[in-house]
Amino acid sequence: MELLDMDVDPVRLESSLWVGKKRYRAALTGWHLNWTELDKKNRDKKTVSVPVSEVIGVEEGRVQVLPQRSVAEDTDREFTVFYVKRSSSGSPYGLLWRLGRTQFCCPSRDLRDQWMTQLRIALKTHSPSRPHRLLVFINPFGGKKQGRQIYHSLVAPLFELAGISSHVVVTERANQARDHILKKDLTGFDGVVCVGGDGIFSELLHGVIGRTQQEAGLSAHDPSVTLQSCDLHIGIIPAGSTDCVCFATVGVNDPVTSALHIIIGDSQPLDVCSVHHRSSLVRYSVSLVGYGFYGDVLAESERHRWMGPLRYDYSGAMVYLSNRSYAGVIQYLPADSQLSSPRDNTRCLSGCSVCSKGTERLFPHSPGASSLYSSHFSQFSSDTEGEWVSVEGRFRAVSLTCMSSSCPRSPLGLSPSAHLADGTGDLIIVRDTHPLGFLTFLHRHTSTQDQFDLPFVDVHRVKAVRFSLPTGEEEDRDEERERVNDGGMTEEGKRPSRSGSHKHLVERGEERGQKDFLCGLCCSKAPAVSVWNCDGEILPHTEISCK
Ligand SMILES: Nc1ncnc2c1ncn2[C@@H]1O[C@H](COP(=O)(O)OP(=O)(O)OP(=O)(O)O)[C@@H](O)[C@H]1O
Ligand SMILES: CCCCCCCCCCCCC/C=C/[C@@H](O)[C@H](CO)NC(C)=O
Ligand SMILES: [Ca+2]
Repeated sequence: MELLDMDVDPVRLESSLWVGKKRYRAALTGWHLNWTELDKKNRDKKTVSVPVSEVIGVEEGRVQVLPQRSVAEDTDREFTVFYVKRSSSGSPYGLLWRLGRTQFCCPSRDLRDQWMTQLRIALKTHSPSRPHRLLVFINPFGGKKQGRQIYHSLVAPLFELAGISSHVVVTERANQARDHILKKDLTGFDGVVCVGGDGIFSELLHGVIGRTQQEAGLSAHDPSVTLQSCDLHIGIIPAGSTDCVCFATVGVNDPVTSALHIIIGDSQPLDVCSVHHRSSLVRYSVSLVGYGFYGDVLAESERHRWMGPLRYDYSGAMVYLSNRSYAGVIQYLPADSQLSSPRDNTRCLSGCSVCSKGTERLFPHSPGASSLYSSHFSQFSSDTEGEWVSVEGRFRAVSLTCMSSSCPRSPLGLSPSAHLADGTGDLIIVRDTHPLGFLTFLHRHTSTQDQFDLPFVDVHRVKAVRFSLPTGEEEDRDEERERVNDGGMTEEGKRPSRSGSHKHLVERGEERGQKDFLCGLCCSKAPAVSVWNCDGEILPHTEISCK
């Protein structure tokens, strides 16, 4: 076998190699590993080119990692390169990623060692943002209860191959992951990862934001304070019921795809919306803050958790049949309509120019965008100028979404043109309408038809939203105090709202003379208030302000 060319430059090597029975000319330049098949007359054929930034690992011998690790007899002259391979399937907004693998055979052991060394040096040099140590939280009860299995069979082998060491915590209670991040020493970790759905992601989000503000000595309860951006990255391995945050950022909800994104250090900044009640912080949201239909579906679905992900479809149908609308006053602060609009038919993807401009506008002194799934904050105090608009009436649904909120149930999402990191959210107001009209609206979530092209639907790109009950029907302060104690964010070890608030829903319904608040089908009188669904958690308040 002839040696074509060799160079001692630390990130450059070229030689002839064999893959199976075919001879290739392989070259490692600074940024790419290429190999081109040679025919007998040394004419080049098709070239395979892998960016070094997408190489996952290099191993001696003929190695396989998934579905199980195996090493064929090492001939001293072989090595295997693993890299990101884009599959042809996925969604229009994100392809599935798979682990590509090519086994090379060198003419000598010496050359094999040189390839191994140079590839590893190139990886270190050209992938500075890769994580080395991760703290992983697995929710064993999320989605179809497959979290542990998904992590150990699909993700851990990839992390190991990439040289990432991980400390794994399988949660034993709700809010354990949040509390761990808030209280434990995280020195040495480059990021935190959740294996589960939007609920466990939200725990990590609250932990990371809370810890950052604690360290900066800031009170997150003060709505006018400019919060500190977070440096710790959050990765998501989808294993939940909706997996909306994963789907809307990556384009698919696939554990292997997400693991590969995490390994190569991909990052996507996200808008985070804070939800306050009077002068206390209630929660943060990255996807949906929804009242009416989405609040009722969540409350109803909590009673049917045993159904797994199907609980949302069942509850959706039940709530639809109960045909409810709610009175309220919505106030919103419009965003600059010159920059973007929820009906401009654009789609926000990684590297989106609207988000880059938004980041520059909101963080004029920052060197670049924030981090992987990390929270970053709009400097709201300097960005609140503008006229508040007020809408009073009866609504089927009031939804504020900071991102498209696409998920497998709604591949385009609640607001298909919303941006991931522009510092705005889309407010979707569905006024009361006849049941068939509302069904048309719901059906459009699942199709490509314009969801907003209906006479009873309005959509606005906004910087802030306030919701209150009509005059004379305001929330009772004593009742709220009780509800916060039972379901609020601060109490140790309790699920903040999913289970806690349901009790109150029932109580509130009973106060209004009903046996069961959620039994809209059999009760003569529908409840006067709904609940807020905040990224899949029920909020303990009706009157809220979001920014
Ligand atoms: N060990 C645990 N026991 C009980 N609840 C837990 C535990 N660990 C986490 N949780 C809580 O479980 C809730 C649901 O988790 P998760 O989001 O992972 O799954 P899901 O609800 O099925 O998915 P999705 O949120 O995507 O619909 C979250 O509110 C989380 O705080
Ligand atoms: C009559 C049938 C009704 C079908 C309704 C179909 C519409 C589905 C659209 C789902 C969009 C969900 C937006 C995401 C919200 C998440 O934050 C949250 C937490 O996972 N999920 C839910 C379901 O509240
Ligand atoms: Ca946004």
